[in-house]
Amino acid sequence: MSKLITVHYDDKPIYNITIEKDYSKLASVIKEQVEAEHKVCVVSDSSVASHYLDAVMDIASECVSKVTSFVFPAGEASKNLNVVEDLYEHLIKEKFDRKDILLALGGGVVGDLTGFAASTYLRGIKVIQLPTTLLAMVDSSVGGKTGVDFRGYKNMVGAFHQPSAVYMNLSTLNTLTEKQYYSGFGEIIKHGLIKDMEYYSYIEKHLSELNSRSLDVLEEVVSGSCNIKRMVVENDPTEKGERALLNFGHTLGHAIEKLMNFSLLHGECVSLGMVAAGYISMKRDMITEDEFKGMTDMLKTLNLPVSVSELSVDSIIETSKSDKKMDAGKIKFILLDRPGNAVIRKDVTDDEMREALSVVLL
Ligand SMILES: NC(=O)c1ccc[n+]([C@@H]2O[C@H](COP(=O)([O-])OP(=O)(O)OC[C@H]3O[C@@H](n4cnc5c(N)ncnc54)[C@H](O)[C@@H]3O)[C@@H](O)[C@H]2O)c1
Ligand SMILES: O=C(O)C(=O)C[C@@H](O)[C@H](O)[C@H](O)COP(=O)(O)O
Ligand SMILES: [Zn+2]
Repeated sequence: MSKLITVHYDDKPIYNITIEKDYSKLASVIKEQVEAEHKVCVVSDSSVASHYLDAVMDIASECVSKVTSFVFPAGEASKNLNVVEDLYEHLIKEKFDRKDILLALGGGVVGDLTGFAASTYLRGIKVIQLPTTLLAMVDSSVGGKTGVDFRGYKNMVGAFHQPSAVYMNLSTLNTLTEKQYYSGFGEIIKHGLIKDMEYYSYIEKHLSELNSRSLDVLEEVVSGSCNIKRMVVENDPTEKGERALLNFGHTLGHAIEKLMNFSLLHGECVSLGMVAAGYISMKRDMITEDEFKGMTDMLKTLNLPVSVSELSVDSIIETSKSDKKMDAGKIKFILLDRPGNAVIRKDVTDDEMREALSVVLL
């Protein structure tokens, strides 16, 4: 069994998300996007390439005249303009033109960086996202936010550039480490808390299958998250309003990610940021103490951190003010006005952040 989700903008279908348990339909997805006389560059990182690059290059070779690859060192430290420049150089040397296409094979780092390169190379070429982490399947491969970090500042340079297609092979999740796998649940729990408690309950009821990485249950979870994200980005593709709700947990989470020099994974930092934002929501009587405890317990059950040492409250607050979530000098915060519904608030004070962070910092 497989699933197909179509993302629309202005009621027009823009791209399909194909969820499969292997790469058997990948060739037909590639052929829909590129003509046989054109070229494909598979962009990947060193870890993902060791598992899946050969298979994907073989499939791409069935579709087009020439397939090249560009592989960079795995990890968030590579998500920067230097690596993008190296990729441009590769594409120029290989004479990539506007009708040639990039395949982003990897997690969110590969997806964000390749998407950004695709949005700028020759003023824009096509990219197909082939996410291989749970986090990338449920979140980063969908919605067209692309970009890189700049001098340590998260996602500071980027563009909205929609993928031409997204293809997920769920079996690739089997080679993730435990830490990488559970990091994806940071974004999954976020989707439930901001939009859909039925989805959240489904996760709660299927914990044992999720711990054993049942592909049938993962198919439900991945398609559930993709549908939640699809609805949000269809309403607000370029984050003029509602899309900011997807930033629940990210206001302080991104600051923690930067201050920890990316030693914590993105989903882990989102978990910490959600605890802080949940705490502020509870203190404002928007959610109850039990609801706050329930969400914190759920994050712990999914092996996500709910506290962190080594950081100071002041540095996190200061860093979060140099992030992109500022609006005319006011920090944009996402709170819960009940589990399953999030709201944007610009009146969260430093004292509220301070108190919330004292719960998160050891
Ligand atoms: N664009 C968006 O909407 C969006 C949404 C969420 C997160 N993000 C970004 O995504 C990034 C985080 O993504 P991530 O968690 O996927 O990190 P990642 O891309 O760094 O992948 C995590 C690690 O897993 C390895 N890996 C990936 N797939 C594997 C597989 N199948 N088997 C074995 N190892 C594998 C990678 O090599 C890497 O070491 C952050 O930069 C974050 O800012 C973007
Ligand atoms: O797609 C979105 O919109 C999101 O905010 C999804 C987030 O999970 C993701 O981490 C995103 O990259 C954050 O974007 P940013 O603009 O806050 O850096
Ligand atoms: Zn995120």
